Amino acid sequence: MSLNAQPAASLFINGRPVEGEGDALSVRYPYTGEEIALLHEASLDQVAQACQAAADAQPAWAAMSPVERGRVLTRAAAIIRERNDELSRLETLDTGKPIQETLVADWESGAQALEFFGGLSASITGQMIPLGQDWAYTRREPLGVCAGIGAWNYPSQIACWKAAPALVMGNAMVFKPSEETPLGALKLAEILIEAGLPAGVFNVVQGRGQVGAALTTDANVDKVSLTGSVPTGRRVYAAAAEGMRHVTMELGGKSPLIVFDDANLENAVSAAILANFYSSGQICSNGTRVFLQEGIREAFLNRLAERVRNVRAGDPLDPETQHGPIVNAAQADKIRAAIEAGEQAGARLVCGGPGEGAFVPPTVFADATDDMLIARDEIFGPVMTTLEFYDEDEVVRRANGTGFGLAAGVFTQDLTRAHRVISRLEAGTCWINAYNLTPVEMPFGGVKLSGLGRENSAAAIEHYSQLKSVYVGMGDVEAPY
Ligand SMILES: NC(=O)C1=CN([C@@H]2O[C@H](COP(=O)(O)OP(=O)(O)OC[C@H]3O[C@@H](n4cnc5c(N)ncnc54)[C@H](O)[C@@H]3O)[C@@H](O)[C@H]2O)C=CC1
Ligand SMILES: NCCCC(=O)O
Repeated sequence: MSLNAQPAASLFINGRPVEGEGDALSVRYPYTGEEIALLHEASLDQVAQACQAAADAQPAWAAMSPVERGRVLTRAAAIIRERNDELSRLETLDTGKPIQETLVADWESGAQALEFFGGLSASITGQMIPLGQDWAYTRREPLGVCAGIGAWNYPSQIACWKAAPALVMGNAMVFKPSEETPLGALKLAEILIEAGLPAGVFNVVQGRGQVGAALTTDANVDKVSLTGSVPTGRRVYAAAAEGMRHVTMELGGKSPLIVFDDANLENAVSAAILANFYSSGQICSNGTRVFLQEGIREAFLNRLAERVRNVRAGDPLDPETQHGPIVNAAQADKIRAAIEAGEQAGARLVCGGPGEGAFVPPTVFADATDDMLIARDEIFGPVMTTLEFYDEDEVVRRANGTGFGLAAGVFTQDLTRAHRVISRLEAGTCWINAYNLTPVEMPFGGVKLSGLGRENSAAAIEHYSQLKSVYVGMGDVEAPY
């Protein structure tokens, strides 16, 4: 079967495909290393052209009624669902993630964002503030042009999570996908046009960091929304600050998953698997520090190892495959270095290990301590570090002992304790007796170094709009002289 995934052109500017004038960008299928498309980065002139096209198109889009804007988004969601099989295959080729995942978690999640914000559109209103005879009101207005910059783990979901709230508020967007996974965003641009989006409202440029940097500081850009690592987040936030641009920062994490003695063992093990090995561990919110209370620890590790041994790794296009390759060789090497560091530091390898080629198997460490690299650094691969604990105060202190604050989970049958512990954890997105579920209805995002702002839910609207206050005088104006 041909793996050719060459798009019509590398960029999408002002409603049409445009070839990039910058360096070549080879897109490879992570499973075989085969080139599936050859793209070209945007030149800096083309970045500016895309931002200008967005700035030109934005006022007319913002002037349309909210119900009309919402309709475009809901149509786009329907088109995505009609083409889910074909789009999911492309997502698997781009990322290497198993087709059984991409069929349900990637474009489908993107469609839900378009559907949610499309439906919300007509009910977004301001406030009326009575002031006696006079009164005031507020208007929620678009920011203008939003730049979206994506990571490679959920390329199409990230594009939709950023585009949907931005567009529904009457903004235009220029999106730069990760250079590792550039294909899905181009499909989203085509689908939005087909759904009735005016040309120029959603544009795609391709490229590495310097293209993202040019986008961040373009004079037409009013907001930058980044999904990426903390070091990139620091750079983008600082660059955006120079022009007082708004930001949303969806960054990395090293999140705690706390399992108390009274937890349902099978559910806690299932959640730990979802929290560490889905998408071969390449998920920002992963609960990679699994704190096990002493009474459940042994049983948990035994059951986990038993279940992990049954994982089916292999060809991501095979519907039976549960565990796919890592996105590229450099990332696989980084993960292997972390595994080696864990072993050298004296942690016990319960299962898994470095693997071979593109594959790193689900790997579990026990007997780790908080100061080990595997317990401190984001590995962004299928590596779970388990840590023993004895009581609640101790585990809360240790769970919070990190600069990150993206997510956290608690497993216990004592719901009073569950809510008490969650209220003390420094994390933006939390789960009780569940993990890594990110429904569009629930705000998603981090605190501390893990980021600023929220995606999904009505909360995202605040991050893609600004408030105008209008005072209305109803009587004569009195002046002192
Ligand atoms: N909180 C969240 O929602 C999520 C966070 N992530 C985080 O993303 C990271 C993995 O993704 P990567 O693609 O490796 O991240 P990365 O930080 O290397 O790159 C992210 C994006 O930023 C761009 N970029 C790099 N330098 C730039 C600059 N100076 N200015 C503007 N753009 C620049 C890249 O080209 C890419 O599109 C992990 O840390 C992960 O936790 C991933 C998914 C979700
Ligand atoms: N559905 C997972 C969202 C977080 C991430 O993109 O890593």
